[in-house]
Amino acid sequence: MTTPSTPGDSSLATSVYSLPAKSPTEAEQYKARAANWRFSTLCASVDTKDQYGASSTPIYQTATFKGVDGQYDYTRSGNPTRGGLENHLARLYGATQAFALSTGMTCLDTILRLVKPGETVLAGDDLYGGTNRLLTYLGTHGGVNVIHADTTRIEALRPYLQPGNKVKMVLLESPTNPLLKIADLQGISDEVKAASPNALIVVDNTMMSPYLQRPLELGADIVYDSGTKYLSGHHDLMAGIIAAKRTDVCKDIAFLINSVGSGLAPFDSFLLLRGVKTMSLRMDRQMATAQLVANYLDSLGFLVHYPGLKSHPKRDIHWKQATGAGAVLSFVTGDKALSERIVGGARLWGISVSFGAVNSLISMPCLMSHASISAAVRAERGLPENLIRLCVGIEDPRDLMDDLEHSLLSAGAITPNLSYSPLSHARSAELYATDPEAWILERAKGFKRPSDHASAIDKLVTGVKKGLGFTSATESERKTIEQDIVVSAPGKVILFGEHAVVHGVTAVASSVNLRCFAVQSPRSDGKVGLEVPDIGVELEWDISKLPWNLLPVHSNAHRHVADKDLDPALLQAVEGVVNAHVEVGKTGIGACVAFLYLYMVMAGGEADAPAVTFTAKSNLPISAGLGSSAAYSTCVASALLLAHSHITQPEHGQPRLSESDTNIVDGWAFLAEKVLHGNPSGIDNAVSVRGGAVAFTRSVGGRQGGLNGLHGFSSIRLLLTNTLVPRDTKSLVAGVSAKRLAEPHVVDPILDAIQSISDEASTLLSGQTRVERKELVGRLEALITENHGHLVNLGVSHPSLEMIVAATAAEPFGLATKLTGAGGGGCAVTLIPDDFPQSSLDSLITTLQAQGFQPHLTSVGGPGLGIHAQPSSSSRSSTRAAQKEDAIPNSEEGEGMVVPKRAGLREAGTEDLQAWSDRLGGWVHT
Ligand SMILES: N[C@@H](CCSC[C@H](N)C(=O)O)C(=O)O
Repeated sequence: MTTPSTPGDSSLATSVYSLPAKSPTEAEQYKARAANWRFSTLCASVDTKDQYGASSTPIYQTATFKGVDGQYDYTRSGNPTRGGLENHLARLYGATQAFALSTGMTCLDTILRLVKPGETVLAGDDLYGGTNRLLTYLGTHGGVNVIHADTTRIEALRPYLQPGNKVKMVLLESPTNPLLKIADLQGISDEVKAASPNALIVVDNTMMSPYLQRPLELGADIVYDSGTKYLSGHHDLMAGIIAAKRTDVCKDIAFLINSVGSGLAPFDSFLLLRGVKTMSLRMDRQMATAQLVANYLDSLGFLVHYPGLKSHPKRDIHWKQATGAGAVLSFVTGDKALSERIVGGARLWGISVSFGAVNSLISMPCLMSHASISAAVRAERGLPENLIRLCVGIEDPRDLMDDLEHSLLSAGAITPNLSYSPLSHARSAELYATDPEAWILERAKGFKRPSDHASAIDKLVTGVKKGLGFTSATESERKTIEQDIVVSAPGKVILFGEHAVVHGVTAVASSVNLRCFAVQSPRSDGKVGLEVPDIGVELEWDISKLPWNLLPVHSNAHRHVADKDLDPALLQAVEGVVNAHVEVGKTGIGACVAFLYLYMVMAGGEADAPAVTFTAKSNLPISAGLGSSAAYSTCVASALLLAHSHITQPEHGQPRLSESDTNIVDGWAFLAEKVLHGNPSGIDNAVSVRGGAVAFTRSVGGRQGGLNGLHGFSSIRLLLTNTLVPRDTKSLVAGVSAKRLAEPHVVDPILDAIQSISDEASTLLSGQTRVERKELVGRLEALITENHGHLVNLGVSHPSLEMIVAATAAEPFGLATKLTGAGGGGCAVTLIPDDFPQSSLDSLITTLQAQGFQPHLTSVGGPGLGIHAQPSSSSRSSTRAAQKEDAIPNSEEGEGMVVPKRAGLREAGTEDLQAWSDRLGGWVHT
């Protein structure tokens, strides 16, 4: 058996495949020469010694070696090819000794064997999925205490460094995989060594490779790399490297590798040694392109994680300890389905795990490299499900950009910027040749994200900075509200123009007599609660634990006015908080995110956040196209605005809510709708807030939009029929956008035709014509039929909707029906003429019910947002102390002084909600 080589002399330690042995003086001479070489020279210059003078290291493809006194006896214990590789790597890592193993995970397994049961491993909370998996296994089966903490903040590690915690190992990644967060390697090493001198600092350096970062020079005891990545560079082998300085550690590692047999095979050692020679060359190219890609995505407003970006929150620390930003970056789109479309659309970028090879890769970590971390843990640690990771290779940057841009475009993540005049082909080629960074920024100008976000990362940095000076409100200072706030808002039916409205076409919509009702009640335990029992939401959160540090910065003077756009960083953080509740379904998650997002932004900071419970119930069918989410959004917006006194609490007898308050509520309800639907037109919230009927045109591409009330009609009856087929509004809307992008010649004429329909309907309903009522209804019927045909051509109908269209059109009914809302299921709307006999209506309802549908008779128009009037107009906010003084109990505690409106709402059945609201009385509407 070969004795492990002597640590401390790396050039001799394992490089003894030379037969016969050459003089140590020669090796020493090589070492002395190499001491002054730069990294790329070191990479390319392998200290090859061979009896025949082979200039590349031979493959010793043998299991055994003859004799008893030789350097080698058995390849598990040592092999000349592997030894040559290990020697070479020890120089590159600045290590006493380096070891080549079968994979990066084998390296971690070997290193973790240095930890004994009862000892602690302190690891990051953003880390490679495989690492998390092995640590979890060790924590569950190996008696090792595994703690995950935010390694980007030394102060987050301090509490664990007390001697009682027996920290044996601190395991770091920097940058982390996949969020590219930065840990201060030197700073952490110093603190850990001072507090727990026996603890080992271990760094997974795979994202950087020894070319860019050498943690052993920054206080680390052990560094390991997946050799599969940058070191080999071609994805044609699996390997892992461990490098260490301390001789006792090297000895233990060598012992374990020999005992277990995890050393790298000779052929793979040969391949890896060959790959390493070109590492710096490859990485220079990969990094240069990665920087261009990061700049491009950043200037389009995506939240991009890459330490090469000026806005990276820990850029200074990264550049103190590394000499490059690497070639892996990740970015957030805000929508998982959108990310899937982007990744699925890539052609040159391979959809694959791993990174560091010559070919560029694209992946979604949560579905791929990090899928072994449970969804709940991912959410808890703030790993966005929609995150896309890009691993840049050596291809021509222009081809990579063409492919990426095509994917983004066809997924609908960016749209052409029509006001941009592109550079000529020649000028673009010249710019690329002379100034690639300017070229990429110019290229980005040709596109924009559908919602024109400001640079998200800038806001993130500002938010984090703001958070640094933040002090939590204590329990006694926590604000709440004096008494219950009760609100209600209607759903809507789109009569004409759905889908087209997203593209700037006018839509005509009206409120319906189905509503969402909500009660917001005070609480005194420092929490905020949300109850939407219809969709299984019964949750509460500690106010102090919400991600306040990510709030976008607002001037306090304007906080009552809603932002135009969502803040991606805050949204992502709120999603992280909510996604931890895996028991809640998709609709419930959306309701929570919308509520918490508005709750946080409207408060503007923890100190102003009231402890309340918001309870909502609705008699609107969900996901049926009747604006249930807009009704909910309107209730959330108005209740929160009232809690902050951003709008005026109406008093009994007040005729209506003011126009300015109505507009403020509408702005916030629209923001909530953006959380729920990504890119809504705004018509649903406009109708829910204002009631009645409106013609609505969205501002698109610089064209001025607007909202006109339609007051020239009196009650036109409609039959709303719910197919009970649920559908996904977001993807239906995106589908039409994608169709328009792919086939503008087909879609644009349809949009023009729908515009004409809406124009005529608006005129009819505005009372600007002297058309007889019978003729008016007849013309509306014709428009309904025509509009439905266009929606069918846009591909948004559904067999269930066609059944309703057919049943209502059939004799003896002969009625006009169209789908309403997103289509794909949901509801159909049928116009019921004034003279349509009641017996026929009853018969139609029975027919539809027999087919499994749910018909509901309503009429066009009806009140919008309603706020339950209070007897006094005193301020709605008070501290908990003030609340006690006023002896106003929480209605939940049932102390008898406050009408238990929340309980009443919870107890009311869907059919009784309207009656419950009528009994309350005292409503003031918009
Ligand atoms: N199925 C594999 C996934 C490997 S991911 C490889 C790499 N470290 C990366 O980050 O892409 C597994 O479960 O380990």
